Amino acid sequence: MAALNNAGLPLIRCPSSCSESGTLSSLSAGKLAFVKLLAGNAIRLDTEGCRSLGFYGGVGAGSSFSRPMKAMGDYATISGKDIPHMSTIGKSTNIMWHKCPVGKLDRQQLLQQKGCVIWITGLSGSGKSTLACALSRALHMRGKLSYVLDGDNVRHGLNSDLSFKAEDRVENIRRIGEVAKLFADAGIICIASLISPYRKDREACRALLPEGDFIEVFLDVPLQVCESRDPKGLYKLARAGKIKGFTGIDDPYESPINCEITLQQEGRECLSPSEMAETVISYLEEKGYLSA
Ligand SMILES: Nc1ncnc2c1ncn2[C@@H]1O[C@H](COP(=O)(O)OS(=O)(=O)O)[C@@H](OP(=O)(O)O)[C@H]1O
Ligand SMILES: Nc1ncnc2c1ncn2[C@@H]1O[C@H](COP(=O)(O)OP(=O)(O)O)[C@@H](O)[C@H]1O
Repeated sequence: MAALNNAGLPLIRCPSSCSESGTLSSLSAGKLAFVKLLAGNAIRLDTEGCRSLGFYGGVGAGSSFSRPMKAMGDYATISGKDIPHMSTIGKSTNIMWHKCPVGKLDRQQLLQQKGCVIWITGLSGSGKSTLACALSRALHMRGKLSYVLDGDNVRHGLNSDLSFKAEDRVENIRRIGEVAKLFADAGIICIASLISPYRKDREACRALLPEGDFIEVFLDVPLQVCESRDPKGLYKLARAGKIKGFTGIDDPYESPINCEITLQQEGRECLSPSEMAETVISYLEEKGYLSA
């Protein structure tokens, strides 16, 4: 069961059959087990093969009631002691991930749902905020916890330092993507509703989440319909040259190519916000996000 890893430390490996046999596999889903590991030296847990047991490698994904989990990285030896390596992420030097003993799976069990991100993208006036609210309400009625991150709203606080020039939009989307990831990790159905005009940035947010947990919803409403709605009068100002770099007028919007859900404006007909919300809820139900 134990081998040496490349740092010369004993590596505890789950047997490939661990999800099928042994005492741990007899636990039913959602139950917790405490594992006592006896080792003279520091150990490194290689839990990749044991996901069905609730052991997850990487950042905060599953239940982690095995204490040494925060030491997932390689080790350095200083003064004869093995200590976990510090990381450098961007400009943050000497940082180390601290893992909490209550994990995503535990929270999902509590909430009876799966955390995910529903990313609503589209032009200003396409109905993003309306759909986000309708969806949040419909989920709430079903006893499911969601939280809306609306671009406009987040710009009132966290992102109030950002303008609408291209690099600031990139940063706006990146931050909302990171916050949405935290909400999903909390087990919450996070509804992010922002123009997010650039495909590359949406894809970067998708890449932050496990496969399937980023659900992109495209409100495919033609510019002329959005412009005719113009609830805030912004298109009028943009056409008059009083707002520069307005999406769809003199700043680009890149439509998704392979998104999970497209909600189209067909001719003059448009689904009502609650019908749109039901379409998204059907998707969530089908993919198992509305149960733990
Ligand atoms: N130049 C420009 N272009 C587009 N939109 C503008 C602009 N200036 C202000 N607004 C208002 O800001 C809202 C969009 O904010 P977002 O954070 O969603 O935009 S982005 O994702 O960073 O592109 C957007 O809200 P919605 O209409 O709800 O989309 C506008 O009301
Ligand atoms: N499904 C819909 N059908 C008809 N009108 C809609 C629909 N969704 C939103 N609207 C209207 O369109 C306008 C813009 O909606 P909003 O949600 O503010 O869009 P966005 O957040 O994309 O800017 C509002 O006046 C809203 O009432």
